[in-house]
Amino acid sequence: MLRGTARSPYAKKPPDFDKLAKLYPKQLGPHVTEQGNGRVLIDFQNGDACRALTQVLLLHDFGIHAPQAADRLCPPVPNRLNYVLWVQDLLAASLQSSTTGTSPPTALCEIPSPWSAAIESEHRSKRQRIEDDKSSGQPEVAVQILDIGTGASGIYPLLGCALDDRWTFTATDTDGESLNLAQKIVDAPENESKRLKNRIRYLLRKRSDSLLPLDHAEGTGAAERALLYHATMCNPPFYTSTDEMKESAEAKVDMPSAACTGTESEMITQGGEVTFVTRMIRESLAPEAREKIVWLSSMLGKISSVSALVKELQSNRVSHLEMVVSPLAQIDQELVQIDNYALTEFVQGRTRRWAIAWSHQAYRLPDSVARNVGPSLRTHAPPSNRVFKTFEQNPAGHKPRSLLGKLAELLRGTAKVTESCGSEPSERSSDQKDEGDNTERVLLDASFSVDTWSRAARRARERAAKEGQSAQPVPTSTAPILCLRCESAYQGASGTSHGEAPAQNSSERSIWSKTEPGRPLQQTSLVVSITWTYGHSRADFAACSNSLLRRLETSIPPVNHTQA
Ligand SMILES: C[S@@+](CC[C@H](N)C(=O)[O-])C[C@H]1O[C@@H](n2cnc3c(N)ncnc32)[C@H](O)[C@@H]1O
Repeated sequence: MLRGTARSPYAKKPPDFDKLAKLYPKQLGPHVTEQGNGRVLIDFQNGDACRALTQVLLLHDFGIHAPQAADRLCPPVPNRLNYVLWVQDLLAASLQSSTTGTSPPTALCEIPSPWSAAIESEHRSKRQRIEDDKSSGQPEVAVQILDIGTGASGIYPLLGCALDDRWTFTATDTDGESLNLAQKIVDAPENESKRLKNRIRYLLRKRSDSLLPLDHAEGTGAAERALLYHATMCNPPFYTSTDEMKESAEAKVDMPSAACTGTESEMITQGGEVTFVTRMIRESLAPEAREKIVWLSSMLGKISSVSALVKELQSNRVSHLEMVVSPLAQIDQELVQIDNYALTEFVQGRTRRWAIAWSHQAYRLPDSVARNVGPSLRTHAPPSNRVFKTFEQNPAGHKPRSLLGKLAELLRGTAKVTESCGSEPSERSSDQKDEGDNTERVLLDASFSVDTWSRAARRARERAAKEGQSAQPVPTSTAPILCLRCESAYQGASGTSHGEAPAQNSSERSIWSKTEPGRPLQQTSLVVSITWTYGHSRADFAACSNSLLRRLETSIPPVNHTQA
């Protein structure tokens, strides 16, 4: 599965203005000009042209009729879509609630197939499946998203609902007129088939209200009551003042190529986007928010905001927990530091944006989702959630499956093991020729309900074995405290090719290797990687995964290099 923005239809090339102008001559025709070289361009400095393009893209690529108001911010579709796709990644990578106490964990929200011209028919068949589920009495899974500051187009609810039938939105704004305009789009008869009315709910907020409307929970099912939002989204006003906005426009730093059609309240907020998102971070420390929201996130318009907000996440904040101790009410204090966060960068043409997400829950993201930033932001990215070992040369003929088989043996009696995806071909670029078995990639999930990896736990097991006691069965029905995804693949098929960004602080060590660092690896080299998918303690992840890789290393006879 391609990650995030790679699934966008605009990832490789911008929209074809010539084709669109021919298909939608009334809307787009007046705004395109043909260059001498045959290229057709749109004047992004012209507000009418920007609005016409957004309207046409929403209709052509998402089937949504959404007239754009002249006196409100007009959202560029490719950029906003990038953010929605990243939120899809956050949810797809998060594993199902441990609150049910059961495993195996399954994806919270699988991503629909990659974008294609056939997306509409695919959605139709998915809608049919949902209808079938309903008639068979199975509950429809609703993914609940909160959009803070949705704007006059309600762009995230529109894109989110068009991309995934299960997504539903609560969307807030302080601008009543913007919400009226957004509601009109939802109510438009042309959009009836999208069922937007049942899935998008707009909430007018006062500036003094909290940004996270926790008191507006909807839903009657137990799952909905237990969880308020799977994810929150936001694109806050990013300027601190009109002067800053003017300076930025003059310097053409933040909006180099598009006409700025936003009102002051859309573009400016006291303290700028850092203050706005800091408010969200602090509100998210409330016990109810920590429990009932899986991922909180915000898009950012300034690169400098990224480091300021990471600092805010990492600083110890005091969360006030009101504990009623009869007969007196007592305020207890708890220090909270948010170590579970993700950064990404969206590049669309000449425009660059960033996004940050954080969670108080135990779902852990793959590096390709959490650490997807360029070198200038690497130091602010969260630590890697992946460790791996490379088994070079491999003349003994190990296969990914046999190495994972060894790992499964080592895990026996200590964790619940599920071969989650079986064997599947890894993603390869189309120019890679078929290398038969070399593309094999196997996965297994290990879910631990108790500490079985620490030295103390291992000693206790060894003592019991010496004394002839049979090992205590590992409880598998209780909530997991640590989940790992183990993967083995041939070097060319794993490493970076299935989407993992090269992990900066991964503990990578090559065993059996007599090669110089940096030397290209043989195609037959094998990689075993362990990715942290669930758990609150990074120390547990490090101790458990390193111990597993160490034990795997010693359980496999070293290679005789003379045979190679
Ligand atoms: C930059 S616009 C983003 C609009 C849209 N979400 C987008 O991405 O194009 C910021 C929005 O936040 C809204 N807003 C400002 N303060 C707010 C608050 N305290 N609560 C909710 N919305 C707020 C503004 O009215 C505006 O619509």
